[in-house]
Amino acid sequence: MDFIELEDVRKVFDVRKKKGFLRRERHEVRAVDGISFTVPRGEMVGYIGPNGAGKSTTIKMLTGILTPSGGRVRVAGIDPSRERTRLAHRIGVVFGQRTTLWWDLPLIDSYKLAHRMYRIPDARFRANLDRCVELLDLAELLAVPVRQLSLGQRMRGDIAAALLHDPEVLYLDEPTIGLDVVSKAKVREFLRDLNTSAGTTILLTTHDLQDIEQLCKRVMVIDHGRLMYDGALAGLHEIGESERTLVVDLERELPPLDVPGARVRRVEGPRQWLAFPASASAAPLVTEIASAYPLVDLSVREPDIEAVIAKMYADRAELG
Ligand SMILES: Nc1ncnc2c1ncn2[C@@H]1O[C@H](COP(=O)(O)OP(=O)(O)OP(=O)(O)O)[C@@H](O)[C@H]1O
Repeated sequence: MDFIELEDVRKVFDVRKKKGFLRRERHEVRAVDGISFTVPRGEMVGYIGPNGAGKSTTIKMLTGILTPSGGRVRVAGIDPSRERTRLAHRIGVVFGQRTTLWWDLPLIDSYKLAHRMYRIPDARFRANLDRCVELLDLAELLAVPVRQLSLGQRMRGDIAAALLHDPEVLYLDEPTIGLDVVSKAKVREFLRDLNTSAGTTILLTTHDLQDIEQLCKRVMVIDHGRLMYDGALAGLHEIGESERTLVVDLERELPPLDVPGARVRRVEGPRQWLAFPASASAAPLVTEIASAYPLVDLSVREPDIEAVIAKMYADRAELG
């Protein structure tokens, strides 16, 4: 059985906008507009989309914070909005922009509260806390009030808090937002390990595509409340009509090379950049260049996933 199941899920918000002095106009916002997907146990999936696409609304329906306007949601066989408390024992949530930690208390106190709130058996709490403290580098921070922690430290503290009760699934909403390179790497490494060693199912929402590239084999792209893509990260390149680049170093400066199937995008001294479709093989181009030109060195650059997704959003915006 799939661990997470969504079938034609919708969430419509009724919004009142001020129009003139007294008048207010009602209108509907279709935050999630008929989304269906399943996630098997143990998978780590990226859930991405531009601002306002409906990502947080989906996660809130998966946790039971919001009730869907239509469709069917099941997490571990449970309907989240009907049995929110029962589900809470099986899920963990981290919202990058908000903290679940107690602001004025030392970090350890938030963990002690979670210990009691979730009724975690003592031995299990100890073992989980020790593991998080070690892997997330929290030893020096446990006695520090949360408000004194840096963003990266606080985020690591939040991730630990979400895991003390051994959730089977972890929802992460922007877990690396605002973090420096070292903290990002630490968080990613921890998540990768959590997914492979503990088998925790992870749904990861992020604007940082490196998170997705480094962590997720599968990615779902949502826009205007609809699922635009669900599949392998590599497949995004094909639908994005993206290009790979041959970086060619020649013995000397030459005019732009004439190579069938590729076009020169840039020339800088003896170096030229040739773009070709990501779906095509580089081999015939390399043979052609090596036989026709004084070649010194050559490398292939993969398409930039960021550019692919930006193009996807732009195409979608044009369609209306
Ligand atoms: N409580 C609410 N009341 C009214 N409209 C809402 C509410 N929550 C979300 N929306 C609207 O629903 C749409 C989807 O919002 P949501 O927060 O799910 O997007 P998101 O993909 O998480 O965006 P971001 O990347 O900016 O966090 C937006 O148009 C938003 O304004």
